[in-house]
Amino acid sequence: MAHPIQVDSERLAQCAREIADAGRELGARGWTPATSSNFSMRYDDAHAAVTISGRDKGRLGVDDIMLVDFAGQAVATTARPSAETLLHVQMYRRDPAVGAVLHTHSHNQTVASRLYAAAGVIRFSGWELQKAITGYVTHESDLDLPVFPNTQDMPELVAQVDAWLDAGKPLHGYLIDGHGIYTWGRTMAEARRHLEAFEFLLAVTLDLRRLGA
Ligand SMILES: CSCCC(=O)C(=O)COP(=O)(O)O
Ligand SMILES: [Zn+2]
Repeated sequence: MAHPIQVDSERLAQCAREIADAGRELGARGWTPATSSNFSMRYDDAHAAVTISGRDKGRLGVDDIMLVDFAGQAVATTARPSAETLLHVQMYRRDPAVGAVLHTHSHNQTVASRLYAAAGVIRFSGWELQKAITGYVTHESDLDLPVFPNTQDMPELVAQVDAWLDAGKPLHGYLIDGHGIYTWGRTMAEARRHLEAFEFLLAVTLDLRRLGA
């Protein structure tokens, strides 16, 4: 059983405000259709603030965000966390530097996930915007975005992500076939930048495919 914690309501509210701000912006771009998407922030070294399942992610208030432990269990509330909470807490558990995780369902993300599902990965090469991903200092690099099969079995999805990371392959985000994207950062601002960069790279890749290039 998880240890009870004394919830710092100001800290939780601060996370919730950042999450709601991000949701408003991403929703306005049409990346969170029909209550899809979920967002989180690290609360401390064992807990995360995450969106409550089923809420409109473009119209979040602070009461739409709750606390979970790194096993994905609700803390100090009976609310139900995002159905995909395990994919968030996985990143916090694996990398203490991760401070925010974003998941969206944009049109481009979803189309690209289907188009590249069989290949299992999209390789971005030679795009200046690759430099928006932390650690990429030149466009003369390869940036891989894996595409994992979709499943409602979250531990199975977690295992797919673990297998990629355990193979020592760099990972800054991933697509899920027919579903959407996950990406993260040390801060919410960095996670948002990564998300925007991946969205842009997917858009230009799809445009080139449409043009037959
Ligand atoms: C209607 S979207 C289906 C679930 C999903 O993929 C998603 O991103 C939202 O799920 P949540 O439980 O976080 O609301
Ligand atoms: Zn989703």
